Amino acid sequence: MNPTAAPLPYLVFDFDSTFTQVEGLDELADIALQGHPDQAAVVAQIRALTDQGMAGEIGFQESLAKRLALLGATEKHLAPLVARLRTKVSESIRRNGDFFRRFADRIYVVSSGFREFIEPVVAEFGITADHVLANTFTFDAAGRITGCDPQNVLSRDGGKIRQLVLLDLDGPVYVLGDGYTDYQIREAGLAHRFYAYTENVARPTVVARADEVLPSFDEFLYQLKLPMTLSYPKNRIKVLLLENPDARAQELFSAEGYQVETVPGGLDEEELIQRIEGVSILGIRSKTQVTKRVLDAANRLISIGAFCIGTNQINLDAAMERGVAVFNAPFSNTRSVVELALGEIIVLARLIPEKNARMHRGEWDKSAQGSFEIRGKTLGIVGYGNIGAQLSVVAEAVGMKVVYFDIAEKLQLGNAVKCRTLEELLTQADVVTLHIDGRPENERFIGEQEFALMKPGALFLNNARGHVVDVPALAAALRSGHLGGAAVDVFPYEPKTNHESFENELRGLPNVLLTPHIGGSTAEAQRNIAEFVPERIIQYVNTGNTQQSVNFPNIQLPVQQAHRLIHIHANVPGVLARINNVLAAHHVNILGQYLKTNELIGYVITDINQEYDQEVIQALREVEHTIKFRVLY
Ligand SMILES: NC(=O)C1=CN([C@@H]2O[C@H](COP(=O)(O)OP(=O)(O)OC[C@H]3O[C@@H](n4cnc5c(N)ncnc54)[C@H](O)[C@@H]3O)[C@@H](O)[C@H]2O)C=CC1
Ligand SMILES: O=C(O)CCC(=O)C(=O)O
Repeated sequence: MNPTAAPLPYLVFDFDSTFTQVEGLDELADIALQGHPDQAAVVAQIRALTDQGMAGEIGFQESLAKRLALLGATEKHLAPLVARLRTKVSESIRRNGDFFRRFADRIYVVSSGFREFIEPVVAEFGITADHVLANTFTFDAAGRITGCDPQNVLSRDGGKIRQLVLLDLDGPVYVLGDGYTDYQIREAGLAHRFYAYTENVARPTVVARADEVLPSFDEFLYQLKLPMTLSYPKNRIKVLLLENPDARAQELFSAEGYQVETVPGGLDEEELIQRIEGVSILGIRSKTQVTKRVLDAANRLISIGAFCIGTNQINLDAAMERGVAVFNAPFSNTRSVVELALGEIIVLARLIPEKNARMHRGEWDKSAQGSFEIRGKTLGIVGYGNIGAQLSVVAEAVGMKVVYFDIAEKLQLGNAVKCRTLEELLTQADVVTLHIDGRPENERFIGEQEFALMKPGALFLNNARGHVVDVPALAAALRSGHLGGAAVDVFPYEPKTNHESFENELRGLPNVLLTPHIGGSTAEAQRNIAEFVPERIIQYVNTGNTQQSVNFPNIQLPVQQAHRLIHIHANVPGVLARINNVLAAHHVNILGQYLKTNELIGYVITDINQEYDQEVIQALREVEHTIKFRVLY
């Protein structure tokens, strides 16, 4: 803060569930009642009383007296309690510890909790005993906690109000707390603003009365333009998750402090355009199309997570040109697709789709006609990438011969034999399975001609992408009996939600196994994806690391005790020089600099070791060809 500016208002902090994530008395009960047969029940009773008191449902004094009676704590429980509370300081307060130490003379902790545990915890933040106003315990001769000092104004109803009157602070007072009694200070006219502090608990009755709601202390510092550790409060980062990724994704983003909104199904272009404004991170699966128009409407987007392998649904170049880094999960569901494909081959070879349907209609048809073992048969894998190659190994393990075709040179696994042309593969395989990616050039990659080349009675699988197959041609090849069966998991058009019906000409055809794009839909795969993608994105947001981004130059950055400036620009000559000229003109010393480019963009990370002022930041934003610029810390 500028020393000549007006002094900081007095900040009055609550302690329990504000300064720390927990309630001190609840924790004390947990410690004191360890080994007690009714520990869980008594702790639950104490927590319920705390909540009732905090929400203003029962008087504070009543709540306190009842809790102390249940507690059974002694003096010796206080040291472990302090040790525990030191580990439970609210994340954003811990993060901004320097702020507290710097402005300790303007900060008071006013709490209905107890000095015995508050004082040592806040002392680490530079807050001295005379700025802690709290209750004190009373003890009996054996050291048992018997109650609290009745002379202390904070032990009574309306105690915080009386305490503020006694404090008689000269200047504006801002109160930050999670409880009703904190709000009452403002109601009584003893504070100019009340901030409901919701980082740990949000009480509707308190939030409803607040001047502002603070999901973190960063938000308070940001609003008041005070010095802060982060450049931007994490609670302002909005995440929009579509298409039901595993709940773990939401959990990880929320734990990081982001605001997360979920939409169960996919959204079409118009709907997404309506929703994308203000969103910093978009999470999708295979259905949602992220087009240029969507990206144009995305005024705050910094990253897209594809909670799947395929990224053909995202206009990757348009995202790159707008400085939006895209991440996917390239291996998390590979095995699930492989297992499905193997199962499908066996199921089709035994005519199970038909036999199963007939059994459900009450028809018993025990016959070996048209059924065969897969052992010794030739599997033709088109697209020998991660899935194709793994399927190759598994198929050989069950006795199949494997041939494959890929446009790229690939490591041949096991005894698999490479085909020089697609034709070579199609004419010799008993089963053809597609594992190519969904790039636009692969549109209708397999059609009438390719089906005609396949052996009579051959089986066909598509677990890759719907648009790579000419579906009417596939239906015709099945109807004519040229193909013996097909398993299809992906379709050119797929319903947006589970409430939309599935329309496709493959419906009702014999020996055709249709699945609703569930190749990667296993508990294991979804959980892996829901960890992999958020981890990449969070790392990108926090450090600028772009490793494994599918559209950004990949840079793995060293951990550096520095301020980090992240600059994304169009890849034209001279931008790096301009950035460095700005830094030199402002006498900013560079600790480290990392640059990587691709055909469209340049990505420069500059670590500097000193406080920067807003002029430098503005000048860097104005460097010609800048796409996005952000400061990390
Ligand atoms: N059904 C489902 O739920 C799932 C579907 N997928 C789809 O499977 C595809 C394959 O996944 P991965 O093996 O992980 O991808 P990958 O990128 O590792 O492999 C794709 C391979 O196909 C090759 N390829 C591309 N076009 C080709 C062409 N025209 N002819 C021959 N080879 C061609 C590439 O060179 C590459 O080796 C994904 O792109 C995705 O679309 C992936 C996971 C789940
Ligand atoms: O599970 C999904 O939504 C999509 C799976 C898929 O097709 C992929 O991973 O590419």
